[in-house]
Amino acid sequence: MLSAVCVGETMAMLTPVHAVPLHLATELHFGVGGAESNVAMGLAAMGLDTHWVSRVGHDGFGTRILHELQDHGVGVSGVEVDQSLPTGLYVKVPAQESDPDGGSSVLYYRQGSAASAMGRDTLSNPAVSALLENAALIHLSGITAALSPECLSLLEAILTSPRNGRTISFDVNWREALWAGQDRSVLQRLANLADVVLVGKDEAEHAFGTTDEAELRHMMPDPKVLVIKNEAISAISLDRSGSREEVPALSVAVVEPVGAGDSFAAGYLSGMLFGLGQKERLRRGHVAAACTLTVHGDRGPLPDAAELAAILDSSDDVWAAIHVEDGQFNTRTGA
Ligand SMILES: Nc1ncnc2c1ncn2[C@@H]1O[C@H](COP(=O)(O)OP(=O)(O)O)[C@@H](O)[C@H]1O
Ligand SMILES: O=C(O)C(=O)C[C@H](O)[C@H](O)COP(=O)(O)O
Repeated sequence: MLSAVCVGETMAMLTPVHAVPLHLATELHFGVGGAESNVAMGLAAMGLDTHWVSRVGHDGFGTRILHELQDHGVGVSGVEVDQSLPTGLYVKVPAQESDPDGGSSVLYYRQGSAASAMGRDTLSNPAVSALLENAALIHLSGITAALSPECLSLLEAILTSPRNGRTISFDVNWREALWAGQDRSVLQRLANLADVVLVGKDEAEHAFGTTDEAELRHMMPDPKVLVIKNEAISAISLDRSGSREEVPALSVAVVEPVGAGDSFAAGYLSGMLFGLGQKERLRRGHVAAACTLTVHGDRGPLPDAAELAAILDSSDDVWAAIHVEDGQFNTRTGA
């Protein structure tokens, strides 16, 4: 079976149970959060043999993360348990009435974490090198580049390795808080070493200074495919051969946006591994993202196989009439 390997940090995630200022919170929900492991769980849910390469601390947070990944069918033989450094942690602070933008924010406690100490030496772990060698897809993200110089050199080593039939995907995953005072131009260099690049329009503005499709392609000429996501509007794939595909996003009653980008990546990349065309890949991305948008938390369950196939095979008119609410895909009347 085709296998996928996702590489990156996953943290313990604490979220105040009630939307109050953090210092007034009395209960915190304990979950798990990490972009690349979200993609790994998404790919496993699509039926692919999937593995996660990372490092966690020898602590309860690390154990919880390993269990979560295993429970979702993701292999963890490529995860090292660091005996001295801790598992990274982050706190999701909900939107406050006092915040004029109404947005939620994130506090990271990941500097000096076990995963941020990953580097080129991670590749000399025989379990890791075997996984990467046998992978049809290796998925990376720009988050790793910002974690430490060692993590950046790990990305560079993977991205410059001979492909031998493998595809390397790179989600830009802009994280403002991680890039303060750092040279963001490395993201363009890394993206140009990848085969498939995914970026949101909002992220592109921060990472590359433009949201213009042609300018972005000009800045990233090397990847075979550049996928540009435009939230509720559409997602576009630009092939190096010059072909362009645009698929409108689904109508979704959004509960919480976190994790939608990772789910989109899992949907798109699963379609690629199944040998589907660009339109089908983009549709899979939208469907997986919609499932996550309608739940709290980083991932929502997919429809069963028969319903998924019907949604993916629907005509453009039916696709345009689909509305997703509470994880249910309904076709609005009139289509
Ligand atoms: N409001 C929305 N309505 C419908 N789909 C959405 C909406 N927001 C996001 N999506 C879906 O989620 C995908 C990823 O969105 P994006 O904003 O790029 O995520 P992230 O910022 O988490 O990376 C989009 O391509 C689309 O499929
Ligand atoms: O911020 C980080 O470093 C994380 O990895 C934690 C988050 O759970 C995912 O990144 C969600 O990602 P989106 O799909 O882009 O919403």
